[in-house]
Amino acid sequence: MTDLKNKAAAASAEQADGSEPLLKVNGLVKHFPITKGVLKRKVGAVQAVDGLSFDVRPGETLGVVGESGCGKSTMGRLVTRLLEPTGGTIEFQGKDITHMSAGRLRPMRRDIQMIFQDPYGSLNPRHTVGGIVGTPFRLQGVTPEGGVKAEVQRLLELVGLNPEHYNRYPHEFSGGQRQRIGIARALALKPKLVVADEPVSALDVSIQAQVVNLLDDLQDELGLTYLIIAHDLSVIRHVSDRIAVMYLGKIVELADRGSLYEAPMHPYTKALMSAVPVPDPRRRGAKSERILLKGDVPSPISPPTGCRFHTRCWKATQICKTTEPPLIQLKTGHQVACHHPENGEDQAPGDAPLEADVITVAPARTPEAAEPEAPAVPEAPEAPEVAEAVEPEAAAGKAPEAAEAPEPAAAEAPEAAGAPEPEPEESPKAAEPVTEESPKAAEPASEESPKVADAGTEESPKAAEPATGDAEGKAKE
Ligand SMILES: Nc1ncnc2c1ncn2[C@@H]1O[C@H](COP(=O)(O)OP(=O)(O)OP(=O)(O)O)[C@@H](O)[C@H]1O
Repeated sequence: MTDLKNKAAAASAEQADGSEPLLKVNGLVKHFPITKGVLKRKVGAVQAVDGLSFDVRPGETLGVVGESGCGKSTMGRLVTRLLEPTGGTIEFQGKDITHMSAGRLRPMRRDIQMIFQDPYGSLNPRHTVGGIVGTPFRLQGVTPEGGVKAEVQRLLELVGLNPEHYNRYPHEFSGGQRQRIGIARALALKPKLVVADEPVSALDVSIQAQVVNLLDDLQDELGLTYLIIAHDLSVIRHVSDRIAVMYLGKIVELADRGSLYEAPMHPYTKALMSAVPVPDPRRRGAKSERILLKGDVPSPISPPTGCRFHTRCWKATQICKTTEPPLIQLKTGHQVACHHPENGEDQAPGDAPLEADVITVAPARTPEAAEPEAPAVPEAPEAPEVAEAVEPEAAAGKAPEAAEAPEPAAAEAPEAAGAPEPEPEESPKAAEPVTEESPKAAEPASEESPKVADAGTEESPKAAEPATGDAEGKAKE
């Protein structure tokens, strides 16, 4: 174990490539308390995020991928300080912002902006586009050169919207156009870091490609740094320079895009990737095997001991049950938290295997069988049995701890307005298990042509978040 810790220290020293990270997260923790009774006695906690450490370097895109409920959104809200961390530190441009007060955070809000998943709910329906995109200027007391109106129109043009539509309302736009409005608003104050939480998953596939390409272009043009959260490996692959894979509140693998896709080291990443549908029918036969993990994602209220993935891992041995593997660098630019990594040196050779019946590895299926049934990428491992896994509905199964329970609408309001405040208190949404699946997001009519080949390979829109437009309005009232 000491040996592993030394390796971890060496890895982080090695990673110092000279450039100061824009964002530095160390041991970040967020536990949502579960309370009971009128006295709100604490009876447990949802360990949504449990010890994340990563850097985001200037100008890069760090993609964060993982299945529903693994803590991606919570992580995004923590780094933008919409949520108060339970532990760990967040540094932005070398400044510790972990517990900074709202007043001191205000100037920093200009530099860190967020784009939300739901282009319907994140815009106030009672405000015109001009009012929405111009809000950050008013909140920060900034008057751009040439005035707010001219700047808003320039921003609308920048994101590919007609500046003449300044006085229109959100309902007059399609889903893709609304997401562009959200992007224009996020860019208004020329932020340094943009955190995009599932920026395209509520959109029609062809429009996903357009928005992804827009984000790409804006990054080149404005030198932005992105932290992009998504559950779709195809989208993540297209946009990211480096990728962090999350499982049950932890990063299990963090690597350069090429390294991760060519030789994934964590068994969980391997399983996720094996479920990516292959778009080219001629290449489908080459796919060697599809790994279907048995069982559901365990509850973040009482996660498994040791490696959190051991209950579903086909390589698990005794040490996996007792000892948590640290995230260490096993290859250049490739960190993994696993005792028995794929494509790398075994960290605990000779350890006795676990007897549990934990995994089904399905042999390669015929292209005909695989094609129509390929589920949305990260959900595939949740499929409990082989037979069920081929049903898209089964693939969309959620963790029992209410991962889909709606978040408090107010959570969206502050940053929609450009100057978010941390959430005062979180309601324990995971206390009640939810058994039924949430409805899929409505898909807007597609009017744009795709540019991203990969992004169009599967469609996995998530349930739309609760409408926040009202909340935004209320917050302002
Ligand atoms: N305000 C809250 N109160 C209690 N539990 C919460 C709260 N917000 C999130 N959780 C729980 O924390 C866990 C992680 O949720 P989070 O939304 O971060 O996951 P995610 O990976 O972003 O999932 P999704 O892609 O479905 O949004 C889930 O179990 C969720 O139920």
